[in-house]
Amino acid sequence: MIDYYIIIQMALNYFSKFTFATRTHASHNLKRALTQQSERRGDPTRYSYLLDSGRFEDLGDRVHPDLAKGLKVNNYEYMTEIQEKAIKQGGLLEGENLILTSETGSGKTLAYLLPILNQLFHHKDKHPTNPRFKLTKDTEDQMFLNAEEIAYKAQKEVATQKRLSFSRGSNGGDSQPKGAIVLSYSKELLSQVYSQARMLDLKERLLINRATSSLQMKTPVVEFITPDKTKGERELSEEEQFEISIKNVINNASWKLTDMLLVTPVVMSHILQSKEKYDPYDINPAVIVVDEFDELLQNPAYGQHMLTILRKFASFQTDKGNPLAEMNRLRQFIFTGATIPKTIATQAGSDALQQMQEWFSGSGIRHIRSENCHRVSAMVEQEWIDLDAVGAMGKHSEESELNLLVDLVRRSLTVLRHNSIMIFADSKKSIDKICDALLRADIKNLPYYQDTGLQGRQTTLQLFFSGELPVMVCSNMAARGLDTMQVDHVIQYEFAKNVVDYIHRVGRTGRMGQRGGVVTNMVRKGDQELVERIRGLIEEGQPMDKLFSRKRSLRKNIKRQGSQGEEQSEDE
Ligand SMILES: Nc1ncnc2c1ncn2[C@@H]1O[C@H](COP(=O)(O)OP(=O)(O)OP(=O)(O)O)[C@@H](O)[C@H]1O
Repeated sequence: MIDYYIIIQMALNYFSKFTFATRTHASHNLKRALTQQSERRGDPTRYSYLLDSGRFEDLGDRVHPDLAKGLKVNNYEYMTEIQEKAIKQGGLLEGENLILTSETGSGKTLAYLLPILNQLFHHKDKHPTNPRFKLTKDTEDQMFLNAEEIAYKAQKEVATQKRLSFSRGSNGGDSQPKGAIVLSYSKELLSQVYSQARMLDLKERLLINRATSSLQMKTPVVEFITPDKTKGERELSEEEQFEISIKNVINNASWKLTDMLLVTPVVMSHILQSKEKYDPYDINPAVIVVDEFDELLQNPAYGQHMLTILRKFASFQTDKGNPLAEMNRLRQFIFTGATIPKTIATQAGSDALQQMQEWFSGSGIRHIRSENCHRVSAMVEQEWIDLDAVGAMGKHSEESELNLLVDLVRRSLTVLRHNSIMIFADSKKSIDKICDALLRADIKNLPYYQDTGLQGRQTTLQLFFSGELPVMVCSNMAARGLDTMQVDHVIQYEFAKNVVDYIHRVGRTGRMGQRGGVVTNMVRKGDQELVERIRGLIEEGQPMDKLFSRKRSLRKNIKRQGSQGEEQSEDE
């Protein structure tokens, strides 16, 4: 007779293969946790994605010396496959437009940071940042979005006090594009990009702004550094400081003081719309990255905003009266993702995608993909628990499922390497129930979902990354992009609704091809069809994109395929 203990025994058989290691308590600090990751990077055998690949140092002077040093200091020695292909075949460092598709945890972030930092370091050699200006922590985070509001206030103040005259609209015109905009959909993901860029910018020469929320700014836009008297710089009067500060704001100092803008599509389109009344050249990036590109272009929540952005920066048609058309040709566009429908180059599925293909058909965009793209890592062990097999014996209930989960987690915490577990469920209700059940069993955990708010999610992440928090119970919000290098066990308490979510969830463990990751899939009746398809493809070693669906409703897709008697790709 099948009962829970047999299932747990099955799980234990898996787990017993893994070596027991002492739990490492890292620091509370996210930056330190990231630094530790970078220290471990030194050993390429740890990361199977680095085997047989070329070295960054062999790229010679194609990489700016400061970037080469940053890579070395952070132990980025070998390139991953997607990095190497993008550089050697795709012209990544020569400004080519690229779509980069590769499996989760394969270094797409570093791939797009390379041309950005390369370009910026060269630019800084010629145009060093004015040392008078230093961004404060607060302004680094929020300056961009609030610049409009501050400019408005400043204008009013100036108008009443008549302290200085100014002309609105001209920023002095940087005629050549410079700097970069990186678009991604959450502050957490943009913060990761920020940390990685900061770690590579050893001399701290870059001004990196994150514009993701409409929080009020608490500190001045520009902080004045005490003048260097040895260089003959004199102290500025308060009046002069005020004047320069306001001029900077009004003359779009926000972009002038930005080398890299990390921004969500919603905020970016807001910035563009509010800046329409200004000089169109005021935001003029040389590189534009669209991270998690399939999600940003297909999800209706972002699609319209992406259209606004693409219309401005990616339209090459002068006949439509676009003053930026010529300039747009000079920009480099990089679209990245782990799950990009394979027919993307030929069929458009959303307005934003369609528009993008139309524009790029003239200027050209290359699609570079890795061999294992759209597959889950072969280094990750997967187990499948059929809950209905248990249900058939009359013991299937929510309580018993939660008990099973708690037993799995308890066992996992005693045998796995880092004691770091992500549990996925679909609804807030399920997540709350899981958290309670784990707490009753004295297992420390926190939820990660919309309702905890940004602050709550960031605290949870920090504790989780540092090793303080062994279990994070997550919605799909945590499925994409989070660089959870330390996670050794992913449990799908509720199975993914489609193959795209499945790939991203599984990709939170075994990143960079690390060995020792485990995924436990708890499967209910309604999941069986999808699970069978996925398992079939894994066994055959096939990529999973044939199961991608535009609406992401795989079950419908399978039904349709069944009725047509053959497999068909439904992707865009
Ligand atoms: N060449 C490299 N050598 C060593 N480590 C690397 C290299 N490139 C990237 N990494 C590290 O690998 C990890 C995963 O990279 P990243 O988060 O960019 O993956 P990704 O491909 O964007 O994954 P996802 O699709 O899940 O977002 C990061 O911790 C990153 O610092």
